[in-house]
Amino acid sequence: MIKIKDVTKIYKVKGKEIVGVKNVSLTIDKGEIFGIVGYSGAGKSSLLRCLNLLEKPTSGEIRIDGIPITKLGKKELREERLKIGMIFQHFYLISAKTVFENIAFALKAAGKTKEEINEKTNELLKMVGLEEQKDQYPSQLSGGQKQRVGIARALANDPKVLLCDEATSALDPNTTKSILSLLKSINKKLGITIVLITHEMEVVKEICHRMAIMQDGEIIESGDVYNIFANPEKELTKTFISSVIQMDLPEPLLKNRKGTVIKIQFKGAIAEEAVVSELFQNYRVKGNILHGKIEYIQETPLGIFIMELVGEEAEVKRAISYIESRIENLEVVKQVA
Ligand SMILES: Nc1ncnc2c1ncn2[C@@H]1O[C@H](COP(=O)(O)OP(=O)(O)OP(=O)(O)O)[C@@H](O)[C@H]1O
Repeated sequence: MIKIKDVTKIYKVKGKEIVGVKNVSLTIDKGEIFGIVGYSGAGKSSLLRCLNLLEKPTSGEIRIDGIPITKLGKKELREERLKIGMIFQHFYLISAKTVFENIAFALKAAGKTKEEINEKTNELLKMVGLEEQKDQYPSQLSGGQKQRVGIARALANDPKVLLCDEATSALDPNTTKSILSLLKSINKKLGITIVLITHEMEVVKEICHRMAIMQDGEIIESGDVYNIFANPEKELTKTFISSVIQMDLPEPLLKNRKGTVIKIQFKGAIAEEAVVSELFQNYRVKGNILHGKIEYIQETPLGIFIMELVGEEAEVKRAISYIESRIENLEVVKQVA
């Protein structure tokens, strides 16, 4: 478990103070995939650098599995660092070494024997699907393959935590998917805790269990990914979500509507139930579906329907009460007088 308590990081540049991270408190559970999202300058990298022990917070404490990493001496810090793996947007492979040597290098640095290095490197090559490329050099690899080497190298010393710094930002959408699915399977297989920072909400939607949104060094919202997608509170969170899920109806479609326009959000299993067809069977209202979509946040459905109800006022009200009784998230987008 990673426990971040009241962490603040202030940089001093030419006598001026720049806030990187401001009073961040966060608990990341063992074995979960946690995403930290924010625009450039939000403080994601600063927080990650505090986690990987490259930066010391100005104040506050970080504990990994109970060990206060912010208080360790140089030697202990070196040992603790081996328990944290890291992958980067630009891979940082050694160009003069082969795929095998790039991975083996991390084991050599940790003082492993030749046999141990051979065995572990081959095991890692298999895990990331690069057995056939083991003798190739980084320049001969695609971006996705380079990141697979990066992942294998990060896992070489069996870390407890894997930190991912915009790990898929330099990759195309298909390659991104394959790297995310590799990270997901590694998390399942090894039970390793993964913390990733990204500006891409798609990444969080694909693989994270929980997430936090950062703005101006602070965490403005955090929680379960599904719940945040279903009920975002802050404007910035809504903006991030709208980059992957279209929740609202375009304004021109809302104009000139004669009926009552409602937006219904179905959560979980209910998304697949026939609430809408039951509505038309049981109430004397006509409905035009203006927009309908079911999104999957990992395996759980999140459905959004926007429709216009036309009928006698009292019957429309009864129909709306019925929907309210069946699902918790109903919004009347436009009520006609
Ligand atoms: N080494 C540094 N020295 C001075 N200021 C820094 C340093 N690193 C980060 N900052 C400042 O701290 C703030 C947070 O930056 P940070 O890089 O952590 O954000 P970020 O969300 O990771 O953005 P990006 O994705 O662009 O890296 C910014 O104002 C930045 O200029």
